[in-house]
Amino acid sequence: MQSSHDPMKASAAKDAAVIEVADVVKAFGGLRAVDGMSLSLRAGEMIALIGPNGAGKTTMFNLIAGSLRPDAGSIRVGGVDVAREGPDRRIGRGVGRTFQIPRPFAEMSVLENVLTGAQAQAGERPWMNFLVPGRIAAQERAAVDRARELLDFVTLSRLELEPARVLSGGQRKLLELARILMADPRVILLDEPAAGVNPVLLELLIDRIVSLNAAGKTILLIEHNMDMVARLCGRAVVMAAGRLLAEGPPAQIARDPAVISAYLGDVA
Ligand SMILES: Nc1ncnc2c1ncn2[C@@H]1O[C@H](COP(=O)(O)OP(=O)(O)OP(=O)(O)O)[C@@H](O)[C@H]1O
Repeated sequence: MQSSHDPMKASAAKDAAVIEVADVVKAFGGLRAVDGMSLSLRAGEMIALIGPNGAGKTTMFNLIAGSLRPDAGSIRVGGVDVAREGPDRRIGRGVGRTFQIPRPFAEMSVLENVLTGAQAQAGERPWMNFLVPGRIAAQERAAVDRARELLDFVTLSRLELEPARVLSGGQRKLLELARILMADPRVILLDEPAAGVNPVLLELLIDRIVSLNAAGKTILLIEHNMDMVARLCGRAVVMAAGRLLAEGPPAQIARDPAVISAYLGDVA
């Protein structure tokens, strides 16, 4: 990024655990989608959460991002137990997440979609607008400047006034990345970033993910594409049937007989 104001500034110290999930359980009726799972993410790490279909990966994301509450276990962000807090509080604590299938506001412009990622500001409180309109105008200008910077980062600047419905699947993933960066998260959860993205945009997306990580963002990604996992991540955590099955460098994980048989079970 060329700008002097770097929107991906690093904040956390290396080696401190930013996310610590311990013995978490989440059941849907009789099904334990997550069944005593633990996961720890150190500041600046980029790791993959992998496993066969139905292993519980997305449920883990929903638990870490706050859209689901665990039935048991703890979820710590920066050392604070946040298990009872909802998604808005989680964003405030620096956790941003993308979805497997991004759903931008189709009729809003690309720029407006990015602006929806800004944390609640004074302008959303009408009485503040009445008392300090000058300050709000300045905040809004700063937010638009930042949204434009982020659109530049994801190479969507030329489309900023277009409605989001014109974007391809890959461009929607880039837009979503820009939107979550508006809240300056220190941890980014990426749900299948490669899925449905054409090869050219995929290289761009990978490049942006690498540069976010190099700038200090801690990244956890769910990904079925093992080449991408091997390229991006030093460590992969494998889930099967709601539990931790294995963990280690991707190349080692790919040879692990227990992992292979979990995936074969998925295919059978
Ligand atoms: N809201 C829900 N209500 C009922 N069952 C659910 C719900 N969400 C997930 N499940 C079930 O929980 C299990 C784990 O689902 P989850 O989506 O977390 O797996 P996953 O590892 O992300 O799978 P995939 O790779 O296919 O996305 C599955 O059996 C799924 O059907």
